[in-house]
Amino acid sequence: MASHLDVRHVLTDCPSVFVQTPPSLVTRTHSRPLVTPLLRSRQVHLVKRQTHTVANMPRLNLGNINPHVVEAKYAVRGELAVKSEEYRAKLRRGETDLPFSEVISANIGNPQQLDQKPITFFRQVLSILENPRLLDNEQVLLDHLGYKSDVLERAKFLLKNIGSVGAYSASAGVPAIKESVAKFLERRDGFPADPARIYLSAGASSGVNTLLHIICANPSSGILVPIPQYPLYTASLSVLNATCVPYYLDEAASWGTSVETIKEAYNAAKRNGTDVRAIVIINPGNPTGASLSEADIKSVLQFAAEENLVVMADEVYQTNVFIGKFHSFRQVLLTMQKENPGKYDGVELASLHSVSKGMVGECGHRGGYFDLVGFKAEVEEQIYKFVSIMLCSPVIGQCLVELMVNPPRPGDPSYLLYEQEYNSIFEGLKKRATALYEAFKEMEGVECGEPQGSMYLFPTIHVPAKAADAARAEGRTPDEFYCMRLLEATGVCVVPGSGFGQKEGTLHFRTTFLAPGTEWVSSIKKFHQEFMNKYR
Ligand SMILES: Cc1ncc(COP(=O)(O)O)c(C=O)c1O
Repeated sequence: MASHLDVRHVLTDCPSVFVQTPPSLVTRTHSRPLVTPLLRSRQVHLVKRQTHTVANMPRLNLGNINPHVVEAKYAVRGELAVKSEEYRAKLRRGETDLPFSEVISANIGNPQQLDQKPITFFRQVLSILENPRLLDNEQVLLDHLGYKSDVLERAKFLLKNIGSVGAYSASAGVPAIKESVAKFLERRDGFPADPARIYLSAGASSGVNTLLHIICANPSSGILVPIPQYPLYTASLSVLNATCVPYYLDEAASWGTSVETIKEAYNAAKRNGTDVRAIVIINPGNPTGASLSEADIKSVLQFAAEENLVVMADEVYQTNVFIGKFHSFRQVLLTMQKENPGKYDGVELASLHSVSKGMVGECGHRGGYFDLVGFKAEVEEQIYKFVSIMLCSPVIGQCLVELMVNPPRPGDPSYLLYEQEYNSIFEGLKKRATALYEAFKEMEGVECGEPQGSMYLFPTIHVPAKAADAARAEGRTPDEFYCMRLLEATGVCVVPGSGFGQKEGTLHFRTTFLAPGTEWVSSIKKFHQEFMNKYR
């Protein structure tokens, strides 16, 4: 007789078992008058089966997996992005009940998803690396497929050094590629670089992950992070259960970095017992696009030297600069060291770069590197061990790093096409950024600084009080509410400012300016006007 209760217990406690149970039996087990000896024996059988199923219930649930992963927030691929993918799937199935015919993923800097064309030289070399047999017919490549001789030479050079892209490389990357990166750093910064201090990574993300794993020792380890920021930093610190020490960028000063603000954040964290160990700088910024001046970089490095902080310079947007000039942290630090012998020798600097952004835009290939200055050998040994645990970064991505840092030069057979493609991507991005900026200028309650760089605009929005009330009723922040309505009405997916952090009382959203055409910009304008009218 107990079997009946057992079944109910099983059914109510374990929704997944409920789902698996045939509906006919579920009804009967809950319906006492219908219990017959035959049914009872089926119930006993069911209980046995269910008990067995309970024993084999998935071991993991939201309540018992790593809580730090559950806590981590990563808005650029959050609820809005998921919903936009559902809409995209609907449109692909030919469903016509949406008020738009295309989804525009303006939520993430994913250039080739938004029609940016890969640079021909890069892809021609990669094609040979993936299929070295193409070299059996060099003349066909040269005469009929438009490959130039430097493409073949570069592919041969890389093949000689990597063997096969299907093989693991050395843990920190192919030595010859690290040498190319070192030469690039020397050309860019005017100071020689040591290939042994360069680690090739699966995009900058895996470099950030490695460095934060090494730097953060326990929950009181603190990292200064700019706000607004690319949420890789806050999310990774959540996962590591370490402390994020936010410092705010100054919107009124074109999202400038103020060392005074950094000091205040640092001192407050120290007073609270946080062991602040490092500072992250995103230069040029995401989502702000702002580049730090040389003077600002100097003052950050000066502060880092005074307070013994590791500097993590995220420089993935170093070629996406429209206003100002990119100065690398490495170049500024090495100049300071040269001009002030001994004074800045203790500064530990990690600089990161990637094939994902700039005019390369090969984010799906997962290539990047970080370069270290001033780290102790014993710490580098642990970094090396950490990257070894993942074996190596994707070898084809490493090859793209080589191509990015060592592109065709003037006089090389592929140079003209390379230069033309590169410039046309740069100009296209600038043109679209400006068009979007002009549109924002005309929108009521929207304030936006001139596009400075990276791939984003981050306008402030002022929404009517009624919209804020409606957002509250939905359990959303007003910027989330605005972005959700925008997606539903236009198919344009942007990210609320809360996903990057913003000063209390301010609202923003971030959009990339990668999408081609201007129709989507007009649809944002139209939506905005209707939204304001509705909630005014
Ligand atoms: C500032 C910043 N850093 C790092 C990354 C990660 O880039 P990836 O891992 O593709 O190199 C991104 C990606 O958008 C970014 O914006």
